[in-house]
Amino acid sequence: MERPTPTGGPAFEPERVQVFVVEQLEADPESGRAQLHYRFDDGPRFTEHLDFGPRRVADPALDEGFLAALRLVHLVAGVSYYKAALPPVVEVQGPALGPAVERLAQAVYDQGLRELKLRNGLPVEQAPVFRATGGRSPEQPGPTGGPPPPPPPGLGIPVGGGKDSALVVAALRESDPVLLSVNPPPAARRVAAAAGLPLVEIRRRLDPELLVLNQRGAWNGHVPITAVVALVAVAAGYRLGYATTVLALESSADEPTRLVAGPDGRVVAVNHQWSKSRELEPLLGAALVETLGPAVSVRSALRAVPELDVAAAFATLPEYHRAFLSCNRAFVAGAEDRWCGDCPKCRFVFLALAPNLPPEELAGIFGRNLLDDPSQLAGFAALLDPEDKPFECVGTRGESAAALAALAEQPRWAGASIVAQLAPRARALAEASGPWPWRPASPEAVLGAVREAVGLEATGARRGA
Ligand SMILES: CC(=O)N[C@H]1[C@@H](OP(=O)(O)OP(=O)(O)OC[C@H]2O[C@@H](n3ccc(=O)[nH]c3=O)[C@H](O)[C@@H]2O)O[C@H](CO)[C@@H](O)[C@@H]1O[C@H](C)C(=O)N[C@@H](C)C(=O)N[C@@H](CCC(=O)O)C(=O)O
Ligand SMILES: Nc1ncnc2c1ncn2[C@@H]1O[C@H](COP(=O)(O)OP(=O)(O)OP(=O)(O)O)[C@@H](O)[C@H]1O
Repeated sequence: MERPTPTGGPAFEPERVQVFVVEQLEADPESGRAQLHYRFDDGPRFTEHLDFGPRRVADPALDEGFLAALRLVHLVAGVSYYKAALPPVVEVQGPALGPAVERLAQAVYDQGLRELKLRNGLPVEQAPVFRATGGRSPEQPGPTGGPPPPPPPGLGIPVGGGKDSALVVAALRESDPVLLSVNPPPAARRVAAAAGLPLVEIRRRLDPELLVLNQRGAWNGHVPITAVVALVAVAAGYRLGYATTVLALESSADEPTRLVAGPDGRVVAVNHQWSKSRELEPLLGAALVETLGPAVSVRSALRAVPELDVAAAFATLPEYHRAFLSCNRAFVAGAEDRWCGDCPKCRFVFLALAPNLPPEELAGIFGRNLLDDPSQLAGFAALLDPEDKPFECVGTRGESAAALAALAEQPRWAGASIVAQLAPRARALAEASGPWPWRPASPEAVLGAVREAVGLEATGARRGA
């Protein structure tokens, strides 16, 4: 008997699917449009559309690299559709994958989906086997040898609209970076405008069939989206004229959201932010070298900077304060362009900025003082709790604790109800796991660290627009 579904259609039974097929890639370097085709062995088929817009660098010699980068996008972006059934085999129609590309794909399709598997009650470790249908890889050096010609040196900064990429933009704006955004939210446009730089808008459209399948019983949950965005930005570099993609990935992304027991008693980390973590970085780097050569890279500009230092530096850039928006609920299709004021991301960003700004100013940005709202106690407490840390892009538990403990020492914040209630617990946790006592790095040091991370001299970092 068929399972009923919310749409009334036939149920989709993920367990019946055995193979996910990464089919052909259609791409037109002239227009910048690409179609990424996929299917399950018994259907349905999916097509994801990408539109990079017009070229800024009209050099046909770069098309080869653009297409090679798009093949990586095709492979990694397939994770959105693969996740609907999580079958044991991924068949790639085309040449054998290089070893580094295969390692990247395996990690993305396994580690990148651990949150989804945990939250759906599935075994968290489950890497599919990748098999290619055959032929020589276009990326394997042929008789003429060598990787495709790289784009010109230069920096491309993907802008999500949050404080992290806004800080990176502020630190690097004098170096003439290209700012780009995938399906830009209004906040990304505002951040670019605050920096006085144009924003290149790249369009990505998921196959609507995926949403239908979700209604019919497909597995659904978080996907390693930053890995997809990073590779789209690498491909865009061949059209926009930069070889270095600069992401705003911070050290707190390395803290697992949960530690769970694996089948053999091992501890397995499940990290909502896995595709922003130091674990993915070398896998991505090696796959880029193997496919595109050593001149093309992705850098994590905030890796050496703790979230509280990111926030302290961002607090000194008022021209971005009415531009940025880090609330992920605002980025869901059809949502309002504002801080919802009641989600883990709003709470963490408010908390991280609070030691550096007066309550009235922060309440002006967020619409209200979240730390003086007793109904948010459980939400703030969860930021400190290893069993309850939200599956969201929030700082480490130690950072949340240090921020709360620091606020208790500031007369302007000490009386706020959440601070008063959580400060003793927070102080104990901060003292035990640090950073405590917390002393923010100077904004100049943070902006300098960003510049150094992308190979520029730290000195001369200019702040603001
Ligand atoms: C905006 C957001 O947070 N969306 C997450 C949410 O999805 P929801 O159903 O509420 O709305 P949509 O984002 O419109 O997604 C509709 C469906 O499409 C699937 N999907 C979306 C994008 C994609 O690239 N592939 C997809 O398959 C999605 O699963 C929905 O079924 O909940 C979803 C389930 O947990 C999340 O997958 C959605 O997250 C988006 C992929 C997203 O862009 N999220 C970023 C804001 C985000 O979480 N960034 C991370 C970065 C860490 C990382 O790279 O993993 C962060 O801020 O922590
Ligand atoms: N739609 C997008 N287009 C381009 N880049 C994006 C997009 N969404 C996220 N990114 C980039 O992916 C990386 C991780 O995103 P993340 O949400 O952590 O950062 P953010 O938006 O800069 O800041 P915050 O953490 O405050 O929201 C960042 O470098 C961000 O700029």
